[in-house]
Amino acid sequence: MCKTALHEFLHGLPKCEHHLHVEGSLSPALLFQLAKTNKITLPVSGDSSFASISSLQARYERFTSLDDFLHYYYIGMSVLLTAGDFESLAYEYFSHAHRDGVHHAEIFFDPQAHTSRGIAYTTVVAGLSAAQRRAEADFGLTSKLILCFLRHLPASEANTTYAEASRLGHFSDGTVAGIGLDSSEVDFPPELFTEVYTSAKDAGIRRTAHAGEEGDTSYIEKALDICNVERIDHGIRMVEDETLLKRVAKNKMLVTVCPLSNVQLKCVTTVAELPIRRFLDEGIRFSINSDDPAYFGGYILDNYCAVQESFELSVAEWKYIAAGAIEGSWCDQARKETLLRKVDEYVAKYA
Ligand SMILES: Nc1ncnc2[nH]cnc12
Ligand SMILES: [Zn+2]
Repeated sequence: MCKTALHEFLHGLPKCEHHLHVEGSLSPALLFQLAKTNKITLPVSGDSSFASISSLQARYERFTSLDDFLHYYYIGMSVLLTAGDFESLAYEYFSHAHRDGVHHAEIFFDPQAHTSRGIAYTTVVAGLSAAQRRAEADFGLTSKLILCFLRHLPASEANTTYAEASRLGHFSDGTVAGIGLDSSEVDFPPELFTEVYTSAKDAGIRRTAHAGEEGDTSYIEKALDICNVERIDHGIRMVEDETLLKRVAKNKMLVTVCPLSNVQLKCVTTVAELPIRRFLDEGIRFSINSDDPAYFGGYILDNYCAVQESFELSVAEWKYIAAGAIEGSWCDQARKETLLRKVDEYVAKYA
């Protein structure tokens, strides 16, 4: 198949996205619009990046590390105030994901980044849930929310956020599907959050964590051994430890890879450096995701195409990736079977 035909194939291939920070889908256009509506003054002194949409976009092309990006990410989300703002944000993401061929999305949100600014947890969740309902009604796109704890903040604050979501019944009624761990990785290892992860495990709540993005393999090991995660976000550094790689493959644990993010944040120099071929050879189950698409120059389809350009995968290998992404999702079995059937029918047309 020629390059154009393969991109067309990737466009129509039924996709699941599992690694998407909804706050990272805040486009510069929506950021400036909400800043104006909500009368938020963006910090222009000392950093002219916020002077205009184009200067901000230009700055996004020069991130030097995860922390350099996070600086802009946290300022950006300060324009989100009302449930309507969160709904607009998430609906804009779902619309783009639908256009890219996403059928099921499991999206991260960072409640502490909002409650610390005086925005109620319930405001955030009300807006995101409304967008989820609209996306399912309008596009048939199903979705889940994953509540992330910010690892640069004290673990006691993660416990407080977890307690609020639990008290509201958000884990038991399905409003929130699971927990995650994000923000600055190095110096904030997963074991700092043992207490909240143990409570979640005891309560039967799904668990994932960012590990092995900038941090070494010990972050992945600790996430597995101490936090009992069922999924690993990024995890690209697991190839540095053969035993770990085999363990993740054997347990059919989903690894959520984010190619363009890893390049933009200088975790790798090029997409070709990512362990995609190694993951396929070892039988690792993984999905391909956009992480923070408004900041990293591409949504999910751009990430699929970037992988294709570097690795020239076959239709059979893409079918393996699409099926693995469905099997590693946290939706119910009936939904998984529907999606697996869609992949089978779609790929059959290209056989
Ligand atoms: N790539 C990433 N790593 C850690 N925390 C994040 N928050 C948003 N994007 C992130
Ligand atoms: Zn991430």
